[in-house]
Amino acid sequence: MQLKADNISFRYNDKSPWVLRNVNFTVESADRIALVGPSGYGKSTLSKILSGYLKPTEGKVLLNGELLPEKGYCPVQMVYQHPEQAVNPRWKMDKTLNECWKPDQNLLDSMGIEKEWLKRWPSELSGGELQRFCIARVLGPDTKFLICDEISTMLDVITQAQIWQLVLEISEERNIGLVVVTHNMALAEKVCNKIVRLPEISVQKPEERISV
Ligand SMILES: Nc1ncnc2c1ncn2[C@@H]1O[C@H](COP(=O)(O)OP(=O)(O)OP(=O)(O)O)[C@@H](O)[C@H]1O
Repeated sequence: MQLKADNISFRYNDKSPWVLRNVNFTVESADRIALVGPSGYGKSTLSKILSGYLKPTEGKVLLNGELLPEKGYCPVQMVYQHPEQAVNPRWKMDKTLNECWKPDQNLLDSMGIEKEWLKRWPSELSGGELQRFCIARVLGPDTKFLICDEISTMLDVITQAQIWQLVLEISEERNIGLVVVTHNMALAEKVCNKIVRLPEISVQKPEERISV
């Protein structure tokens, strides 16, 4: 499968500066692409556009040549940097986990999710435990691409290594294409087979970033 950012431009409103200008970028199922670039260049914004959370101001996101579905399960899923901000604090973990689809016990075991955690509130889990839920819940059978926006930045090195091993194993087994947003070049080189620098896929000139 192919996920394509087709000439995407984006601004948060018509008075704010362009965050992304004419971005062209293609991900194939076998790709594990690191998306790197200076702070503020729009990596998180592009991640949200690729996974359908934001609509591009201009251009389109195409999945095998078609627009992302407006309804139902989106085959492009995103995992955020801060898992505690990505879950409903009023839901216990079993409800969060099963909101869109029902992960089976095999997946929970391979993600290292303990049965007892399902009965807890998000505030009763560590960042690493919570991030395991956030990853498991986006691995529905229809997930074809996974956009990981700094998913391990807040975790200790052992948890980081465990989480990346799981993500890589599952994405390889299920032929899920990966986009990995990171500032960590060592991680990018270890986890990814291609590095894309955001300034190089956008035609925006530096002066356009600071003026309207
Ligand atoms: N909701 C928003 N409303 C208005 N502007 C925003 C919003 N979110 C982000 N921005 C602006 O868009 C620009 C790009 O932000 P974004 O978070 O996509 O960059 P980034 O490359 O991911 O940065 P970092 O590496 O620091 O996480 C920044 O100038 C930011 O201030």
